[in-house]
This record gives sequence, structure tokens and C-alpha cells, in this order.
Amino acid sequence: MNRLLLTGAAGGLGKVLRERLKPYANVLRLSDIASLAPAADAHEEVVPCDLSDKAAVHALLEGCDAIVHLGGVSVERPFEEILEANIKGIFNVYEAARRHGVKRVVFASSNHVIGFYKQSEHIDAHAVRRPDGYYGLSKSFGEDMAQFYFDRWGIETVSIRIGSSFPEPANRRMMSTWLSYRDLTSLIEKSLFTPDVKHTVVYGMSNNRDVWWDNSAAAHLGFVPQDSSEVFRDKVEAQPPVAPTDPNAIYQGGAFTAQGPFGDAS
Ligand SMILES: NC(=O)C1=CN([C@@H]2O[C@H](COP(=O)(O)OP(=O)(O)OC[C@H]3O[C@@H](n4cnc5c(N)ncnc54)[C@H](O)[C@@H]3O)[C@@H](O)[C@H]2O)C=CC1
Ligand SMILES: O=C(O)[C@H]1OC(=O)[C@H](O)[C@@H](O)[C@@H]1O
Repeated sequence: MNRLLLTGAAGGLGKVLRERLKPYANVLRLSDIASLAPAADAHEEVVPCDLSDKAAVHALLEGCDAIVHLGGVSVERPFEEILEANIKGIFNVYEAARRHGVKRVVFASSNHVIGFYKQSEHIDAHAVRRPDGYYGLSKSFGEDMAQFYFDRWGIETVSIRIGSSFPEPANRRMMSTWLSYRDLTSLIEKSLFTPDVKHTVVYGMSNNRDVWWDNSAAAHLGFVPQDSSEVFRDKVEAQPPVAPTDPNAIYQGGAFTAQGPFGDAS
């Protein structure tokens, strides 16, 4: 493709994908509200943008063929913050995609759309969503937005419910949810180039031993994870045990299920 837009490019995953998505487009347009390293060469463009600013997002999408949408608040925060970056932000992205004729979005959704399922439960993409906070709710809204813009306007999306994508799993829960950077990159490649994805929901996890999520509804993507959290097991299990009453040991969303209330607790 000619020009691929990466939002959230200054973030943890954005920095990784800035390097790894280079082979997939002639030009990678990088955007964030936070400062970004200048364009390294003619194959990069840096366009600062606040996702909650409709006019700025419309300008941002001009000339883009596809979007990898990572930008937004990535943890649980007061609703008003989530509203601006994630809820207004995703609306602005899809509406600009419609106006500019962009036909493919890869949306960084999250396991926190289903965070209130227990770790003893196994679910697929069709399970009723159980968001574990305002953050999870915003990602759930983003998935609905993706479905609507497909049904109404034919814009295709792969919503990747990312588990935990970091260099290595930080705790026992992440032994199940971990997604290596290599597998994340491969999943984004499949999400960008597989024809006829409509709105596909896929769980972003590596080939871990004990998983809670079934990706059979996304088999058409042909995603085959290469890595496994197993290589980190000894290191993670050397950590102090987690109490059985700890949300990290009970819920798929772990500690996110126990955040808040924020500010005025009345
Ligand atoms: N890293 C992980 O394990 C997971 C990540 N995700 C999602 O993947 C995406 C990337 O995650 P990370 O890189 O870990 O998060 P991050 O917090 O490091 O990066 C998010 C980026 O979005 C930018 N941003 C925030 N508000 C913005 C606004 N109003 N306008 C423009 N940019 C704004 C931030 O400046 C930041 O650079 C996020 O959407 C996150 O929700 C989902 C599940 C797990
Ligand atoms: O559940 C998890 O481990 C991850 O999920 C997310 O959606 C967050 O963006 C990330 O900060 C968490 O670490």
C-alpha cells in the first residue's frame, strides 16, 4: 500500500511498530499527541494530532490507505479522560475514514472488553462483552463503532483484543495473556492484508500454554502465533504467590476489575 497511518506512535507499542511496520507501506504516517522523533527518511511522515480534535483527525487521514489505530488512553482512568481520547477519538477516526475513503482499520481493542470473565472460563469472539471499567467500555464502544461503519459504509476492521503485549510477561496472569511483539506484528500484517475481513474480532495472544480465549471465529486471518510465554515460566513463578482472593488470580482482566471510583466517591 502507499500510505499507512499509525496512531499512538509515541506509545509503548507505537515505538515498536514504527520499526516493524515499515515493510508494509511506502510511507508510514506517524501520529500522537505526545512528541515523536522526527521522520527518519522519506518513508516516514510525522503528523502530531489530538484524536479528540475532529478537524485535526480529518486532516490526519487525508491520503491514507489504511490505519493502525493505537492512540488513546491505554489504562483505566476517569471517564472524562477516556471520553476525549478513546470515545470521541474513535468516532473522529471512523468518520474521517468514511470521508476520505479509507477502507481498512486495525483497531487496538483490549482484553478489558471481556475482563469480568473468570480465568476459569473459556470464551470466543462471540461471548457477550463484560467490560471491566471505563477503559474497557471505551474499547467495547470502539468495536461497536467498527461494526457500524462496516454495516453502514463497508469500512472493514479487525479489532484485536490485545492481551498483554510487552517484552515479557510481568506476572502470572500474563502467562496466559502475553502477546510477543513478533506475534503482534504478524497479527497486524494479517489484519491489514487478509481480504474480506468485514468486522473481525481476534484475541491478541501468543501460543501460550494456558489460554482463556478461542480464536476459531478469526481463523480466516490465518494468524499462527510463533512465540509462547512458557520460556518465561520459571522467572514468573519465582515471584511471590498471588492470593486466591486477588483479582489478578480471579478475573481475566486482573487488577483492572478493581480500579476506581475516581475523584468524588459519593
Ligand atoms: N500494551 C498492551 O499490552 C495493550 C495495549 N492495548 C491498546 O493498544 C494501544 C497501544 O498500547 P500501548 O502502546 O501499550 O499504550 P501507550 O499508552 O503507551 O500508548 C498510547 C498512545 O496514545 C497516545 N494518546 C493518548 N491520548 C491521545 C489523544 N487524545 N490523541 C492522540 N494520541 C493520544 C499517547 O500519547 C500514547 O503515546 C492502546 O490503544 C491500548 O489501549 C490493548 C491491550 C493491551
Ligand atoms: O491486561 C493487560 O495486561 C493490558 O491490557 C491493556 O489493555 C492495557 O493497555 C495494558 O496496559 C495492560 O497491561
